[in-house]
Amino acid sequence: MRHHPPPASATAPSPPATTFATDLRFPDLRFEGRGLVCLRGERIVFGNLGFGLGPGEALLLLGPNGSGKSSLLRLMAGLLRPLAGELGWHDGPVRADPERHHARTRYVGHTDAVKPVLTAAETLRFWARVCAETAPSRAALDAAVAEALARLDLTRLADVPGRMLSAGQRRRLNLARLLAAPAPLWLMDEPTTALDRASVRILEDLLAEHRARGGMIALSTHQTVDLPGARVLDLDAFAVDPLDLHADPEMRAAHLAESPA
Ligand SMILES: Nc1ncnc2c1ncn2[C@@H]1O[C@H](COP(=O)(O)OP(=O)(O)OP(=O)(O)O)[C@@H](O)[C@H]1O
Repeated sequence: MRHHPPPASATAPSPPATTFATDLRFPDLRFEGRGLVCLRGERIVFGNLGFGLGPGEALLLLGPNGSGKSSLLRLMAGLLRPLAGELGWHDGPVRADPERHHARTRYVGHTDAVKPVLTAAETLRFWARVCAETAPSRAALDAAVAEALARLDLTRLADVPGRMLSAGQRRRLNLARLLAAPAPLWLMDEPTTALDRASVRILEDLLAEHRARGGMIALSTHQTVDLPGARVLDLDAFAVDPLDLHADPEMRAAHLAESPA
């Protein structure tokens, strides 16, 4: 298997500044993966997987339980390392600048990033401050938090601590984080979990607005989520037969190098 680093572009735009403006537009970015191989435990979950995402594009990750949707999202988020292959932006591989990658991505996983002792407003304030490239003013923070709470119908819960929120309310707060701390690439692992139907519609509106601003989305789901024009990536198509693994000397060598002695 051959691995190609994503091409660098001479006209690459600079990374987006984190901003609280509601008329935010993301610059033209491109994120892609090539020849990706994922090892979990001692099992190759998928191999030779590639994808590309440009401004306004969405990738719908489908496949049965255990096919590797969460693993791929964790690879994309930089929480797992691929056994082989490369993830990169138009202006260079992820591994060359992990900080730039983290500034451009927001990951919504199975566990909600909600601290039990912080109120809903404090949680959003925390994320907005942590993710901002330059210290925002108090007024800008207040405005961003208020707007994010309102969009996810959480205003009346602003002063309620995380430990007292229901599963669906916690999930909505986790999604509000994407508005309070904007970034171009949303990586979402079954984001509709615990959401009622009205909240799923709000989520779909947010996805559409993010794409209209030039944002990118990779989303896994077992439910129906309205993502018009999204490309489907069926993880089942990249399952690796152990016989193929041992027929590929490069993958076999990488596998053996990672396997416990
Ligand atoms: N922490 C881990 N250590 C070892 N193996 C793991 C770990 N997490 C997941 N796996 C394995 O990786 C494979 C892919 O799991 P993953 O969670 O990515 O699948 P999925 O498609 O997201 O599944 P689901 O639809 O059930 O959420 C499975 O075989 C699983 O057993």
